[in-house]
Amino acid sequence: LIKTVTGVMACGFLFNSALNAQEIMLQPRPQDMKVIGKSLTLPEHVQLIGADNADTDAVNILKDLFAGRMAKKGFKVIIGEKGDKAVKKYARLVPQKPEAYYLSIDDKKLVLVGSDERGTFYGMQTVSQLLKEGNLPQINITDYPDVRYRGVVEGFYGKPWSYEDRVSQLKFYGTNKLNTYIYGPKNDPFHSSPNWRKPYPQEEAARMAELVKLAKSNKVDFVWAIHPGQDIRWNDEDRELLLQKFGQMYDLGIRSFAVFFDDISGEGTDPLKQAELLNYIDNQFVKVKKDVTPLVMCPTEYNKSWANLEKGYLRTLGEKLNPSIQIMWTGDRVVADIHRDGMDWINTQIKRPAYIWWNFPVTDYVRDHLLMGPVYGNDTDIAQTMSGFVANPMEHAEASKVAIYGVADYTWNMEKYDPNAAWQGSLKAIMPTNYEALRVFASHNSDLGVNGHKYRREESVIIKPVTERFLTAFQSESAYPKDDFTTLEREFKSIVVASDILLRSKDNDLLIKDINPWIKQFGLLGQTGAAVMDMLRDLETSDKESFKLDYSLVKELKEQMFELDATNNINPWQPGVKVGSLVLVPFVNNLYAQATERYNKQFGENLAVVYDYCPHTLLSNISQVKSLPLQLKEKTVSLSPSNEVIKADKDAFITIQLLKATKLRSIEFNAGKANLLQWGELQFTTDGENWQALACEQDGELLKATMGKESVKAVRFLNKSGVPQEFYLRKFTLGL
Ligand SMILES: OCC1=N[C@H]2[C@@H](O1)O[C@H](CO)[C@@H](O)[C@@H]2O
Repeated sequence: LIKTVTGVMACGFLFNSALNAQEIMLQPRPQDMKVIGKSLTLPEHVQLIGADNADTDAVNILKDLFAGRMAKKGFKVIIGEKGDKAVKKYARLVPQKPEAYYLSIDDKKLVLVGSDERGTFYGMQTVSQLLKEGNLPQINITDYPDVRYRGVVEGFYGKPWSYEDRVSQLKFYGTNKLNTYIYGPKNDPFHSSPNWRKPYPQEEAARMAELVKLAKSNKVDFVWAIHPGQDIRWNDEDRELLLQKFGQMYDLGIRSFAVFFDDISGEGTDPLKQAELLNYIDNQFVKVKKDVTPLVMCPTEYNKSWANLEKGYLRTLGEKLNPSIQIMWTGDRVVADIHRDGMDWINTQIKRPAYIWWNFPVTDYVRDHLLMGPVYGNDTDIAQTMSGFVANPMEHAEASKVAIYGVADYTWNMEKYDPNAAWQGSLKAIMPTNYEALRVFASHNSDLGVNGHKYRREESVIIKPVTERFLTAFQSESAYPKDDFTTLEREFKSIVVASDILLRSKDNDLLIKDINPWIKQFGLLGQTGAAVMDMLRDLETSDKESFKLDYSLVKELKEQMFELDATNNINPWQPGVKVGSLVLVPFVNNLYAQATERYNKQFGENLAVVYDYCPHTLLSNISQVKSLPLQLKEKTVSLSPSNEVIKADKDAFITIQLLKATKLRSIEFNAGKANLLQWGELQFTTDGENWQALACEQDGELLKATMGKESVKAVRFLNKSGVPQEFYLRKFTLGL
């Protein structure tokens, strides 16, 4: 932001006192910026030079910025790409890199030279930000991106983004200098098996063509991805069908293509066949069309924890794939931050710089959570080790902009990336008026809870030490620090206020509509916390009646939260609406329980203490499964399903063990395979020792056990085949 300070009239310009460079916050942060004088008011008359040869999209922005000020004579605005006559004498100042630009503003002229059209466009985005405060700083900027391909891969499971979502996203990428959008929503039937072979219906094709045009005017490569691996046959027919589909997408305006082989099993995983197909596409389509960008592929072994070096899958791709083909990589695990050693390892395997597919802020494996915290954890000295870096976002498009904004800053100027500055900037960009309320909300909605990938984020960072200190003091019966009490009470009240402001905000209707249940849940959490603090105050003053009142209020609020969680965001994976799950919810629950126990002891009463945790246990010897959370609902306990292919060795098992033996209403298991009972078995035990097979009926891929009258202590699924098996974890639910 440009801070305007008191101005001084001089020589026709209003001069502001000189700004220093760090007061000018630009997104993304430029490589090199120098303030060379006092800020200027906007000139009355602007004389455009070079506009007819310069990048059209950049000139259009320029004309908007200086609307009504165009004149034959006046403040000179000289614009163009290296090689244009108008900017000839400045061309040597532009870095010899793609998408670079040189921008200079003094009291006589503004000069903007791009190393290419995108460079000019990006320089104009910078001018647009500089003008935000209504005046022109005198400044020299030399700028270029660190990472070649930067942006987003819409590659998640779940509800694909809407047309409106994508329109808003593509404009956001233009503003934030992101140049890549990879279209690959897992649940689009024409992207994945089996209908990847079919053309889009007319209406959808037309919408896609509109998005491609919008992408182009925002300097974004719209990369259309195909996901054929689950059912592709390695024959000429399927190969031609795939090329035909690419041809149809080309006719819609697509000039960038990707082939994803992730999350598949069977024949499609053969690296030699994959390489042959990709080289064929490269030679017969990409190289022939001439205006198509390098082909991108996502390997089946897309992270280091899945790499099978003996089989040599990655080495085969590295050796066989044409050098221009980009190979995507999610890091050391499916969901992981990107580090130097991991980059060196994969680049050696694939004999080229990996193209990072960063699985953040995607939540298709923790769908009850929102990830709105800062982008952090990736090394900042690895720009040269990667050809691209795209983020896989949440199905919540607007909410994902917090992270996407951070990725834009990180990939443009990696060395100087500051996670917190980017995070604050993103909140202001997304909600300019009510950004403070959004900051409160986002600061407590950034961790994903227990999950199968064991990936965690910080959350409630400022208040966390206060909650720990306070709880320790309270438990040790010593008087808790009064200022901590005040800090906590204020935090809960600010949460209630933030929730109310967000629910009524007009800053960003798409966002508020999309995350509405989480905002409401957040408000209830704030009220609950404030009421628990009141319970403590009642204990202090031995005010029995008030305590009972506040206790009932907390009980009522917790029931409202439970009900909101049970009736919103229903889905077969991670249903519900979780907020503040890392620090605030456990803190409020603990404090509520401790205060109630203290009250019962003090007054000889026995008010019920309700705990919200799940008392049952998951046991498994499958690494991809053992960290999955159990989900406790009103009448069921379920294992959180996962999207990936589960690799189960012989004697692999998955067990749900109940707190105590219980008569069960139902047992359901779905592994996405119809032939499940040929190699696996559902069993139960009443004593935790002796297992018996469960009689099951099979409905497609779903197993339903016929229930006996015994009380069950645990239920397990076992691989009895004596050989490794591959399956999906679609459902494992016990009806209590
Ligand atoms: O190719 C990389 C990859 N494919 C899968 C996998 O990562 O996990 C992501 C997070 O669950 C999921 O969204 C994505 O579709």
